[in-house]
Amino acid sequence: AVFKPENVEDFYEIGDVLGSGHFGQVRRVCERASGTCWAAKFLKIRKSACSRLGLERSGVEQEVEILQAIQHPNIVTLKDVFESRAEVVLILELVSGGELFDFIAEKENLLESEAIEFMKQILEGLGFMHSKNIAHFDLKPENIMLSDKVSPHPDIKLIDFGLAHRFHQGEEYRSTSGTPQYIAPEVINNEALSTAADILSGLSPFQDETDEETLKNIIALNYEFDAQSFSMTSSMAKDFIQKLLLQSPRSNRCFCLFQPITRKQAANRNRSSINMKNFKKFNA
Ligand SMILES: Cc1ccnnc1
Repeated sequence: AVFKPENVEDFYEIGDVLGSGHFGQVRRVCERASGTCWAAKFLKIRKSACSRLGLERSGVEQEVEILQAIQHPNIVTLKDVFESRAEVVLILELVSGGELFDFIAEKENLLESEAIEFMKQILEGLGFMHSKNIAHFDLKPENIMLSDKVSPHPDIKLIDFGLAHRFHQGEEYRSTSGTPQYIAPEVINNEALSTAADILSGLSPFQDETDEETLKNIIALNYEFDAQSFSMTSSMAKDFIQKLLLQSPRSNRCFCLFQPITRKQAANRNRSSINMKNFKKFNA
């Protein structure tokens, strides 16, 4: 794929850093011609195959293809792509409502009707992606953002398709990347994957002291709902969660836990994706 060779700064005024992660940096940018603001994701590309720094260009091309394939109100849209010497810049829809997780942590309490509305939008975005045989593979609270901070009912926006994968007919795919407490059992066991691996938990009931313990909990499906935190949750909601959190990838599952959390928990949660290659093989 050929991206625009022009210098992104000729068309956009570069603003503040909005976020950064395994990929590089996301900055607010404003289009010079229209004044409209966007989010520019700066991706460092590997200079040579053997260098460890930066991303494979093929991986970036895949992220671009996937984003171009899924246009949906609950998925961040891609507007443009620039390329300079060793950098590819994705011009993305500006999602300025912050992370869903922080929105929930800051509220005294979240009505079940609000949680249901958020869940509905997450499922609509996820369902649309899966209907195109695309899996996100790094679904976690940080990648579920809100459209804006002003409207009383902001929209959900799924972001960061850097680990996403499009399944082709009959193809088997394995990956060993993800974020510990949100990884599906089949990813930990390095089994063939599917879109069912896009499981989701707000505050993981698998969270443990170390990544290794957390991963073991997931395989063993070892979790419990804290009685005190769930005292106000309807039996319908708990039943819904129980049904979704099934070990078998054959069952379509998307597990979202709007468990009350403290600001401290929200601030200290582990946010980074890891590569499972660094962990010894787990036996169930
Ligand atoms: C962090 C981010 C990513 C995409 N769009 N807006 C903000």
